[in-house]
Amino acid sequence: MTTAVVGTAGIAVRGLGKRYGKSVALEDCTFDLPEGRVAALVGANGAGKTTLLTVLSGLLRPDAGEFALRPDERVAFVSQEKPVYKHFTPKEMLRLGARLNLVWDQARAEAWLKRFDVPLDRRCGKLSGGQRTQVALAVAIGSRPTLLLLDEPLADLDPLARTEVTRELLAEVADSGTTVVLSTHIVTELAGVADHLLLLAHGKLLAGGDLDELLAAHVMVVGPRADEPPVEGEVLWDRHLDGQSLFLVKTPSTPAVSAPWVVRPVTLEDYVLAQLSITRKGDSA
Ligand SMILES: Nc1ncnc2c1ncn2[C@@H]1O[C@H](COP(=O)(O)OP(=O)(O)OP(=O)(O)O)[C@@H](O)[C@H]1O
Repeated sequence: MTTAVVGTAGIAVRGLGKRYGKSVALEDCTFDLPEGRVAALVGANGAGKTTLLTVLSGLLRPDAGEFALRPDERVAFVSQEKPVYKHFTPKEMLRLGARLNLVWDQARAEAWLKRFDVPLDRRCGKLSGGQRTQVALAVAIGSRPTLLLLDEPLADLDPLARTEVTRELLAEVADSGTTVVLSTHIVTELAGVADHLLLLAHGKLLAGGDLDELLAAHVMVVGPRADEPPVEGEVLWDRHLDGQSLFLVKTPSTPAVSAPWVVRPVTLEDYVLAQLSITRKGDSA
């Protein structure tokens, strides 16, 4: 096993694997993530998202494969537990961030906390779960990372905060060219934010790549109850409900259908839900 650190634009991951005893958490994971992209890392519970992020953060050694980062990469990782010292106030957490990081942008970190109305002088142990998440994000943002790894950052945020956090993250990327990998179960809020998808199932990368290209290669075909859709292409998933059938079809171009059949573009949510339901059935796409 080697963890290569060589000159590259973005992240190059090759054959990455990690086991916990006999349990395989990550297997033969290979992908490239270009610099400055926002990647949504999705998959069912136990798919290996946290393991992948922890390996990429350098905190966990893979036992197979390798990954390459830029030589000057500054990696910030906000883990699922959003670790903040409960006896520290947000202001003290930022002071700690300033001491622990070679590069530190106090104004940026403070602006994040103010933006989300986090009380600066209340101990973190007395903040809400969502406010603690904002403190952890502010420390990460303050370190001006070139690679930002976020493990379910949206999970304990209210719906408005989720939208604002994703919007702010996007602004952050636009400003600084940071590459972001963000694991989440809340795919609806990633539309217009993520431009790359990494979809894990049982530790393996089931689908990955540019989101627009991936979605454009599929269509949703809707019509009356039928065993097959009236189009060419590979049917990846189907659902039949109340006399109506829905098919996710992989096809290089938008097929023409006659009424009452309809072809519509595939959304990120359609695609992810279909893939998750395929993997839950134990099939492979
Ligand atoms: N410390 C550990 N010891 C043993 N098995 C582990 C350990 N950490 C994770 N696993 C197992 O590895 C697999 C991947 O776990 P991981 O936490 O990476 O999944 P995840 O996709 O992040 O899940 P979730 O969406 O539930 O957070 C699971 O089967 C899990 O039970």
